[in-house]
Formats: sequence, structure tokens, C-alpha cells
Amino acid sequence: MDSAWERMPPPVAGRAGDEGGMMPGFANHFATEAVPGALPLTQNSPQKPPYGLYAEQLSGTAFTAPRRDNLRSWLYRLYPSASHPAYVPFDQASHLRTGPFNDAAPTPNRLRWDALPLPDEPTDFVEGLVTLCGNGDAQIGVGIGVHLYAANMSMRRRAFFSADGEWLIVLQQGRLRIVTEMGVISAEPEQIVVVPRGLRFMVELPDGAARGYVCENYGAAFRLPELGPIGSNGLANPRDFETPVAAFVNDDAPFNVIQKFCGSLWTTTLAHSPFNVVAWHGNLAPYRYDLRRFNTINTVSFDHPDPSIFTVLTSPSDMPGTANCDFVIFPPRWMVAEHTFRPPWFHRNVMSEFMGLIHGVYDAKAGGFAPGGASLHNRMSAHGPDLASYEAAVAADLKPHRITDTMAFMFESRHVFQPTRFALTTPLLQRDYDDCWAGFGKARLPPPHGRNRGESA
Ligand SMILES: O=C(O)Cc1cc(O)ccc1O
Ligand SMILES: [Fe+2]
Repeated sequence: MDSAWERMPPPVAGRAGDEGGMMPGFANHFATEAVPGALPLTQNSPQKPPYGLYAEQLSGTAFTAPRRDNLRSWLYRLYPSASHPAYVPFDQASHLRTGPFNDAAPTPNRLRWDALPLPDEPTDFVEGLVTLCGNGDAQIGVGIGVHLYAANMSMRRRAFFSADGEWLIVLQQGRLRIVTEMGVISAEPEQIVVVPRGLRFMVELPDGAARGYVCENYGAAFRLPELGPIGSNGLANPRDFETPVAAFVNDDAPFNVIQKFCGSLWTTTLAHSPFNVVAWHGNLAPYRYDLRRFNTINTVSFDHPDPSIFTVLTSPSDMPGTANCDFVIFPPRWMVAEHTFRPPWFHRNVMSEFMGLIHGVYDAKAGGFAPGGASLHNRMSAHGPDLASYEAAVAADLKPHRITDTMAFMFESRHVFQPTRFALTTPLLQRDYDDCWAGFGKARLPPPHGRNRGESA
């Protein structure tokens, strides 16, 4: 057994360190109670719920969405969520942006950024968010926003939620303890956490600092991709998704809530903690997935398949097979393709590609793409291996080779990403990115085709 496999966290049931426990399965119809008898068993909305709890439905899809897409849960809580004073604009400056993105012009150029440094000043998860790019329109429910976070302070008596989209959090450095209304999720780099639209959460930093990426998905909720001819197993297996059991705090002291609504931040103060859900049931819930559990499928003959075989989750759009967003990973794997250029090929894609690196080195970029960094290759922009990766791959001895110590990811979207003004003006932007594709020699044709125009024989 190799060391990467041994380092993999144990299977879902009974993992040490998870408070209360986690329930396996993707979008299962879960049922969980933190106090015996708190969950109504035969109906959703009894005249008198147990213990005087308040029943509340949280919808992730329209009431009338087809059954296979329909997401909703029933929450039983100490106070109704409706008990709050008016929200007022949150007066702190924020680098969070939302679609439509129009604080800078779209650019056809290929862009790459160094990693966001950890902050010097005390900064919590919400304060440490900065939007790099995005597409679509949150009000219309199309597209995604791409944020980075870098924080060095736990959120204290402060909860956050986005009415604009679900949050897919890609941890890159430092663990997170994410307290949500529906339970607590602890996660480490190489794991992701998805928080449904509207669900309040609070991020704590067990390691004192943390950095990572967020896909704020305005469109249809992420789901597992179809498997087609792959069959009934493979890629991200449903049992490896984990949802927390119900957990609550009995806490009647003032609590700050910040919500993101149509791109603006608003705040209010509750008279109690919002983390007061004693029991819940349903299929709309936060979840964690360990990217190291991905069952990677690839060629055992020749050629480099399209990266869609590495899709972990997909948010479909109304055009079949053309995602609002695919979340794709490039995990450690064996490369065995014969007589093949093994790294990602040169390409121009009708879809737009945002990439990040969680760990190690990405096989198409020998230099410049560092963990915590990011790159953007928009619709029809020509990209592929840098010169060093190309030269190594054409010279490589094609024996079976294991790519180790790597974990890159991509948010691939049918919609062009527009960088924010921050993204285009930050010193993190690499002004020399184009140079990684400079210096390729010319192909050599046999005579008489090998002459340059105008050159004599
Ligand atoms: O551009 C990239 O590095 C991502 C990517 C990887 C791959 O294996 C094939 C196509 C593709 O866009
Ligand atoms: Fe690409």
C-alpha cells in the first residue's frame, strides 16, 4: 500500500473527531434529532410539534420542481427564523462581488494569479473573502461567482448566509469547523464542503488560519454527474458524501447575522443563536466530500480523454450536457497511455475554465501555478501545457507512471468568466503568464513543404 492511500481518512461511519457523527449518502432523505423525541415522525407540521419546537420548511428548489430534482428539508427549532429585526446594510467594505459582473471589462486574455497571502490584521472567513471572477446573474439564477478566502480568526457570534447561491468551499490550507443550522462539519484540505443557499453557517479555524476557494453557485444545485457507459459505480460514489447529524446550542444572547442578497451584504442582530435546530429531516442539507475518495477513471489504451471524466459534481443548465458549472478535479492517478502525449493537450474550449491548485504540482504547468493560486482560460482562449511540461512529455519514456502529490480543480462553465477589478489590479496577477507558451519551435515539414514563403529552393 502506498502512503497516499494510508493517509486517506477512514470510511464515513464513526470517524474520530466528528462531533455527533456524520450520515453517509448524497442527497439522501435524512432524519436526525439531537434530543430524543424532537423529530415528528408521521407528519411535517403537527399542530403542536414536540417540546413546542417551531417547524420550518427550507426549500432548495421550487415546490413544483420534478421529484428527481426536488430539494427541501423540515427544520424543528427553538425559535422561528422569522423572529428577527429588519436587516440593514452591512457597512464594512467587502471585496465580495456578484453577477452580473461589471466592475471591469471582460478580457480574452489568459490570466493567472499567485496565492492570496494570509491577512496581517484579524480577519474572519466573511471578512477574508475576495471575488476573483464570475459569470451570469444571481437574480436570474444563472452562473457562478468565484471567491478566494484567507482568514486568521474564527467567526465569533456571527453567522453568514447567501441568498444568492449555494457555497461550494474548496479547502486549500488549514482546517475549517463549519457550524451550520443543520449540524457541524469539520473539514481539512483536500475535502470540500457544500452549504445550501440560505443556510446560516459560521466558520471557525482550528489551525488559527485558513485559505481556499469558493464557488457560489447561482444556478441549479450541484448534483452527481450521470455515469453513462461507465456504469453504476465510479467517480464520486454517493456513500462518500457526508452530512452532519442535528446539533444545536441553547444560547439566548445576541447573535449577528450577515446575509448576501443580490450582491449586497445586509446585517441584523438576533436575540439568540441561529444554530437552534434540534431536529430535521429532508434531502436539502450541507455535506462534505473527501476528494481523495474520488474513483478516478482514465484511459488504459491511448490518448488523453476529455477532463469531464473527472467531474465530481455538476450544476446543469437548461442546455443538455452544457453545465452552468462542472466541479472537476485532477487527483493523483496512474498514467499508462501508450504512444500518447499524456498531459492536457493544447485546446480552445467553448466552455470557460477557472482552475485552482490545492496541493502539489499540476501536470500541464511545470512552473508558475502554485498551491493557492488560480488561472482563468475563458471561452476560445488557446491554452495547454507550458513549454517545460510539453518538452518533458514529448521526451518521456512512456512506462506506467504514477502522478503523485497533486490535487488541482476546475470550475468549468458554459458562461464566460468576468474578472473583478480586484483581480485585474492586484499584484497577485502574473503579468508574464503568456510567456509560458513562448519559445515553441516550429514543426518541421519534409521538402518541398519545409520552406518558408519567399525562401528559394
Ligand atoms: O486546461 C486545463 O489544464 C484543464 C484541462 C485538462 C485536461 O486534461 C484537458 C482539458 C482541459 O481543459
Ligand atoms: Fe483547459
